[in-house]
Amino acid sequence: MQRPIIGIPCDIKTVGKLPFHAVGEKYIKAAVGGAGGVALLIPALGDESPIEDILEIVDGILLPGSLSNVEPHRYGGAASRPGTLHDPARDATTLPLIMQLVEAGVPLLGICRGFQEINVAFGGELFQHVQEEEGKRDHREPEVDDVEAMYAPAHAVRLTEGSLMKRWLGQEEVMVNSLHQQGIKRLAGALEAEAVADDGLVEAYRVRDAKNFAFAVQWHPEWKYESNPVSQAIFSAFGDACRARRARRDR
Ligand SMILES: N[C@@H](CCC(=O)NCCCC(=O)O)C(=O)O
Repeated sequence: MQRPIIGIPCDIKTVGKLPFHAVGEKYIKAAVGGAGGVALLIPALGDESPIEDILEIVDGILLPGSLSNVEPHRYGGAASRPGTLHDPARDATTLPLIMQLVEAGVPLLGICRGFQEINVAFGGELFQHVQEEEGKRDHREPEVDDVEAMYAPAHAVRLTEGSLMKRWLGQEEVMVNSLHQQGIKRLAGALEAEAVADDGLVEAYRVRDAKNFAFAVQWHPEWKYESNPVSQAIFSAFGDACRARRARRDR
């Protein structure tokens, strides 16, 4: 059987004076090495994105993290503070894509910004600065130059009863890294929490009653996925779902 095709939506990055469509290398490597797929980068064309054609081609979609924030008007939030990085082309590409791919039963894995996007696509709301909310910890990365320290395990998350993660791992809690300041303010009704931080912030969820694998995490399992059993469980479950779809398409 041929490897499943895993679509990864791009960010818009300015290089020199021109826009480029880009995805961080660690997401591509995890889609290939962790999930066993062929990575296909999906440009952020917004309204011009051929969603139905994309869904015909792919066996799964990985929504990667990004420094940019989902624009608050997408979830009824107050305007962002001056200087906040946005990527309206990515929002306009991923938010409609998410609803259609879940409806079509295409496997979905969301990471960090991708996790936040799925919640917004399903009608949930985000905090813009989690660390300023009463009782919440600071979920941002440490201010250091060393990337190893930035992506190092930062706090525990408790796995919920009946969660996929508890079934995969047989554990009550796991340690995760933490590099975000947006976060789940209100989890959309169609989503079921899988893991929760000690301050109550939802850190992983699945789409309840989804036709296929539809799961997302606030942390970065793609970072050194090959040496992290939690990451391996996530990418292996996602890869299995993508392979099953590939096998059905090949029949
Ligand atoms: N901007 C959002 C999302 C954070 C996020 O996805 N960070 C990724 C950082 C770069 C990377 O590792 O790809 C927020 O701040 O919550």
